[in-house]
Amino acid sequence: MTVPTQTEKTGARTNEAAALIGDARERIDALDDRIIGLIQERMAVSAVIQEARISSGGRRVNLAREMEVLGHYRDALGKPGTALAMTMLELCRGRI
Ligand SMILES: C=C(O[C@@H]1C=C(C(=O)O)C=C[C@H]1O)C(=O)O
Repeated sequence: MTVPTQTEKTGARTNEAAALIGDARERIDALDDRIIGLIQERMAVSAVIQEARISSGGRRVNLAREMEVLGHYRDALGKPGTALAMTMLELCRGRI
């Protein structure tokens, strides 16, 4: 097997576009690493809240608060923001 060229890897038709895409993809990979780190940090903070509530005799899930979180994401990102927030909530408190 031959090594794919930059234009093949990026789908670009010129070397100039392939170089731009390659650089921008590196920035996206770095942003994704930061986003994943922030999600992991959010999961840890969310777990502290859930454990405190459960230890006090309460329930893991607080739907009123989840509605606030969903609204926050929807206001910032539109309808797909709601879907993103639902996935994030599932990561933070498991499936309900
Ligand atoms: C973290 C909390 O507990 C749960 C997890 C939430 C979250 O990760 O944002 C929101 C509501 C709760 O279902 C909370 O009540 O704030």
